[in-house]
Formats: sequence, structure tokens, C-alpha cells
Amino acid sequence: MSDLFSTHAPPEAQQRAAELRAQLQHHAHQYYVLDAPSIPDAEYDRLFQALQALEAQYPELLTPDSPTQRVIGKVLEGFASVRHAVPMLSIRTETDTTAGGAQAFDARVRRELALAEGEPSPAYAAELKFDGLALNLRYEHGVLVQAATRGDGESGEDVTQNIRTIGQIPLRLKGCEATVLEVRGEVYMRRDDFEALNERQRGLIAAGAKNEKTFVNPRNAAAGAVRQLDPAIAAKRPLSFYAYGLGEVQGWAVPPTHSGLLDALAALGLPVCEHRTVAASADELVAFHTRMGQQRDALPFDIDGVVYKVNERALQERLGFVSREPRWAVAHKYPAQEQMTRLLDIDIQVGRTGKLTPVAKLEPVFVGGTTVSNATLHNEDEARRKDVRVGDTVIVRRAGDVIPEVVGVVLEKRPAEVGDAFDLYKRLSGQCPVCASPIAREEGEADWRCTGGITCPAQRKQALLHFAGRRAMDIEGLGDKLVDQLVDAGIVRTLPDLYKLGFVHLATLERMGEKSANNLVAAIEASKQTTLGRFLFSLGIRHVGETTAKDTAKHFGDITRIMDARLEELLEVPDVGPVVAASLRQFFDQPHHREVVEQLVACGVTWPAIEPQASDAPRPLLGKTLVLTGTLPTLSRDEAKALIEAAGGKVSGSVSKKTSYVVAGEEAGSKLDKARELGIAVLDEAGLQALLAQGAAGGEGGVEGGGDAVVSG
Ligand SMILES: NC(=O)c1ccc[n+]([C@@H]2O[C@H](COP(=O)([O-])OP(=O)(O)OC[C@H]3O[C@@H](n4cnc5c(N)ncnc54)[C@H](O)[C@@H]3O)[C@@H](O)[C@H]2O)c1
Ligand SMILES: [Zn+2]
Repeated sequence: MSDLFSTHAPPEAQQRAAELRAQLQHHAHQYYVLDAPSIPDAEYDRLFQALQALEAQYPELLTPDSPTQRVIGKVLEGFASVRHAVPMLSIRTETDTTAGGAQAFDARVRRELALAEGEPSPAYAAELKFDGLALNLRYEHGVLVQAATRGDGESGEDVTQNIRTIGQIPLRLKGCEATVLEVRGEVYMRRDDFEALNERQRGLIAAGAKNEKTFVNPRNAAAGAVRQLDPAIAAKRPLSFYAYGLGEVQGWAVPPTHSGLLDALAALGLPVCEHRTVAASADELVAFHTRMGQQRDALPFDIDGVVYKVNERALQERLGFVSREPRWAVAHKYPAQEQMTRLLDIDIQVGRTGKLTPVAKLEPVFVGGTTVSNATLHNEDEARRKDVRVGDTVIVRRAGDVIPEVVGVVLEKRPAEVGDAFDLYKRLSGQCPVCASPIAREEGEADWRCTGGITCPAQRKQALLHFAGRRAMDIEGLGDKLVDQLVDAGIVRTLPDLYKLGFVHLATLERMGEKSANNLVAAIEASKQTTLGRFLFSLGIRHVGETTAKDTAKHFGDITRIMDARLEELLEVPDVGPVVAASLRQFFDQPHHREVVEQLVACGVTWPAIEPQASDAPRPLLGKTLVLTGTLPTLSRDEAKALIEAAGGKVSGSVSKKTSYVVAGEEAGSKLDKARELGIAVLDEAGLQALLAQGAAGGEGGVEGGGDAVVSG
């Protein structure tokens, strides 16, 4: 045989093809069957194209089961298998993300249709390529009877139960009597829904949930939800849908163009994406690709490209199919939103609220249209769960305006020498990298935090805003923008600096008029007269809200006593539990915090003295929550409230399981019904007085149970 015809593949090529096939099969299984991709799509596509190129060079290497020849996928155990009446295919992908992608498609179609030079191209329908998974919805006589995934293209999974929970998918079509109408489209998850889902998942994981995980991207989350065996869980994962094509049809006049078909599907009540057009030439396709590329980040969902389809159905039929894809359609991609790169180091950033976030320092990589060299790792648990180590090859995702994140590690690329498992505390030696205050992580919380609060430069702006807030020191006119200006200009660095601000400083600021400067100086001056409760609240101590601050102030009556109080003493304050007490303690254990307090007082911040509540005064309602409803015979609502609070109790506006008693008077309404429903003790005024009297009579200092409560009528 002449060499010219010899297509004998050298053994290296044979081996390489076998390797690629095995790799692709492995990754396809991870992706399609387990919904747990181990490499980014872009990497998969590179392997896929390498195999395609080899097979093109040596056709004898081509096997019928090659991943290039068929749609990969498998029916997940637990789902019934559905045989598709019309196979569900893939589409050819044009990875040239420049104009060339559209031009190549147009040229190919023209060639197939044997169009002469000068003859116009056929019309093309252009739409978005939604990044989700394909779904076949089968309607019989207008009613949804079945929903199936693509599977291997021949058979898919029956996911009807899960799909029924998607509100956007009509269970009955509007005005459609077709015997059979199969609608094909993409089920996807919006980016905001995806972020919220992952946020929830991270919370569950932090709280100790064992079988929960986060999802790498919206596609993966959508696939997981659609193929969730428990429809109740699937229902909690918000999915969306766009229709883009047809499967089997009986008894329905299919419109002659693709654009007409989409209009018809929309008229039947199916969601059809508004971003679409009909293009008359390759140039118009390019324009659509460019325009949508610019809008990509602003869309509420991920797209990985646009799709061009020959618009006329008659022409589509003429063009037909090759193996796994139609000749009349192509997907013209955009730069991938996920890429691999190396993790060089892990930095820790301190947020405005003191939250410590591990940030991956990356070898710069082009992803989602920009070059990324930093990406969030969210928190310690996430970094550990993903087992991210310095030196690893990681997958970075950047989509929309969401900050880039590391979604996983490519374990097969882990070098022999890698860093240790991530340990945030050890990494920082227990100290805030900005202010050296101790860091803390509370039980059930995902994040470590700097406890520096007002003294941490990273938290400065937030601390100032909180301090100036209406319910804190109430400095009118000191808002977001001004705080930014003051801090950025280095005029205010600490809270006491505020009280050293003079007209001169303020007048130098941009956009600050004389009048507003004067007003602000006056507001700052006025804020010096405050209450101890407001002052304590304004320090922004974690977990110390307005009420807790007020209660603590009332209990101790003096700032020094509060700063010196032992944990046990703090726990005596009504409603102060171990978390709040520990937070107060931790705050005042730091000398720089006490200094700030002293400096503020030295600046003239003052409050009226409070008679501290004698800690041995009887407080029979300590720890109890009461709800008042209806009109009491002698006590007004406010009087009853004051008595209850003086006895250590709390008055709440609504009845819940946490309610200890409901005090009901004349014309008590729904709150009384609710109390009965929950089996909560109901008292009348006399019953309330009896409770209050218990302490005065030197009772045990509390009331246990409500068994002997007077039940009002
Ligand atoms: N990361 C991995 O390990 C891994 C493994 C396997 C596959 N993949 C990825 O999966 C993709 C290949 O899968 P594929 O063969 O399903 O091709 P595809 O997903 O790229 O394209 C075909 C699909 O596009 C969808 N689509 C979206 N919008 C459409 C529209 N307007 N009109 C028509 N179809 C539309 C349909 O669901 C259709 O099934 C590649 O992106 C590949 O990178 C990744
Ligand atoms: Zn700090």
C-alpha cells in the first residue's frame, strides 16, 4: 500500500487517544452522573478537542463509543428511564470566541446549501445559550404528563415530580389541544438564587450539618436539584426554565421558522427568553454575539455562549444531522467563567464588620472576561472542605458581578509538595492581621472575626457609622459619604477624634458647605449629652443591641462597673445570656477599648446618673416573657408593662412558644386564641398581680410553671 493512503496511527497517537477517551469518560461521569465536575468545562473542552483533532488526523482511531461520537450521560439509579421519542442531541460548539466563530458557521451553512458567492445567507435565529441542563416536557392535550432529562440522548430520567415544583413551567398550556407536544428547553438556576442557596448551605455546614455541600456553579446546583430523589428538597431549590425547541409533535401545526416557534411557545404560556433576534448575515450574528457578550455580566443567569440556528425549518431539514449534532445550529461560546490556575498563597482580609475572609492569591488567569488574581475562599470551613492548599491547582469561577471564588481543587494535579490543611487561627496566631486584637469564632458561626471593633482600622468606617447612628449617639448629618471622606482623608481615625473635629477641618472637605459644617459641629456637640444605654450601644459591641445596652446600663448604672463586671455579674442582667456576657467581657478585656471609653468621657461625653438597680430587689418575672391583650380592669397597658419590667419580665407583642404567660383582659382577640392553641398559661389582672406579689412576699425569686394560673374567660 502506498504511504499516501496509509492512515496508520503511530502507537503514541493510539495511546494518546485511549488516554483522552478514558479521561473524558471519567470527567463526563463526574459531570453528568454525579453532578460533581472535577475539572472546569474549559479544560474538558480542551481534552475533547484534542481527541477530535486526533480522530480527524487518524480516522481509524475513531470508535463508535468515542465521547466525540455520542452524547454522554446515564440514567441515575432511582429514577425511571424514559425513552425519548425524538433523540435529544447536543450542538456543535464554536470555541473561537471572536467574530470568527460566527463567520465559520455561516460559511459552513453556505457550503452545505451550495450557495453561490453573492447569494444572501439564509436567515438565522440567534438566542442565548443558557447554562443549565436540557429538559423535555411532554404535554398531552395541553397537560404536562412527563418531564425528562437528556441522559445519553436516547433515554433520560423521569424527573416529572421535581419539575412540577418549578412555578414557571405551566402544568397546562394555554389554548393547546395538541395530542402530543414535547417542548424542549433549559432548566437553570438564577445567579442570585444560586448565591442564596450556597449561603444557606454554608450556614448549615457551619452549624454542623453533615450531609450538606455547596455547589460549584448554578448549572451544577440546577442539575443536582432536578436529579434530586427527594422532591421536597428539590422544591426548596429555586429553578427557572426557558423553552427553545421541540421534541415529538402530534396534532399541532409547527410554525415554519424557529423564531415563529419561539413566539408560539411563548403564547402557550411557556417562558421564552426575550434576548433573541433574527440575523440576516454573519455580520449580524457577530453583532448579536458582541452585544450579548457586553450584557452577559448584567444578566441574572449564566450563559456560556449564544446559539445560532438556521431559521427556516425546511432548510433545517435539508441540512440534517451529523452524529450527535444538527448541522443547522451552532453554539458560539464566550470566554469560560471557570478556569484552572495555581494557588500561590492564602491571605486573610478583615471586612468592615470584622469578618475574616480567606482570600486566594492566584497565578493571574483570564476568567469570565477579565484577569483574576484574587478569589474568595469564603471561610475556614469552606477552605477545609474543599481541601485547598497552597501549591494546588484550583478552579476559579467569576460570573456576573459576584466576586471571583475558588470552587474547588483539581486533586489529580496536586504536586508532591503542598501546604498544610488550612487553619485560620494558626495562620494568624490568633490575632487580627490589621489591629492585632484577638480573633474569635462563635459556635454555629461560619466566620472568624476580629474582636477589635471600634479600635480596628479595618472596621473604622462601620464603627463610626454605627456610633453616629440615630439610636446610638445620634449625630445628625454624619452619614456614609462623610464618614468615607473623613476616614479617607485621615481626619478621623478613632471615635474620640470626632469630638476634636472643628469647623476648620470640616470646611476643607469637598462638597461641604459652610452651613452643613456648622450644623455638623453643632450635632457632634449635642451628641455629648446622652444616656449610658445609648453610649454602651454606640460602642458596637458584638451581640449588644439597643435593649441589651439599656438593660445593662440600668443594671449597673455606671460605665466603670460595666467594664469591670465579672461574667457572673453580667449574667445577672435580664436577658443577658452567656454569649452576650462573654462578648461584653471580651470587649472590655482589651485595654484599647477601655482607653477609647475614657477618652470619650474626657472629650465631654456624659449622661445622667442612674440609680443602679439593687441586685437583691425581688425580680419574680426574671426570664419570663409576657404578652398583654385586651383591656385590663384597673391597669393601663403602660402601667402593666412597667410593673412587669420592674419585676424583671419582658413584654412582647406577639404570642409564640417562648411566651410564658398571656395576660388577657376584656375583648382579648386573636392573641388569646393563639395562646390556647399553643397551650400557654393565660392570666387575668388578678393573676398578674399575684405573680408580681410573689417576689414582694419574699418568694423564691421566680415563678416556675403556670399550673395554678388563673385562666380568664
Ligand atoms: N467539567 C467537566 O468535567 C465536564 C464534563 C463533561 C461535560 N462538560 C461540559 O458540558 C458541555 C458539553 O455538554 P453538551 O454536549 O450537553 O453540550 P452543551 O451543553 O455545550 O450544548 C448542548 C446543550 O445546550 C443547551 N442549550 C442551552 N441553550 C440552548 C438554546 N438556546 N438552544 C439549544 N440548546 C441550548 C441544551 O441543553 C443542549 O443540550 C461542555 O460545556 C463541557 O465543557 C464538562
Ligand atoms: Zn482588627
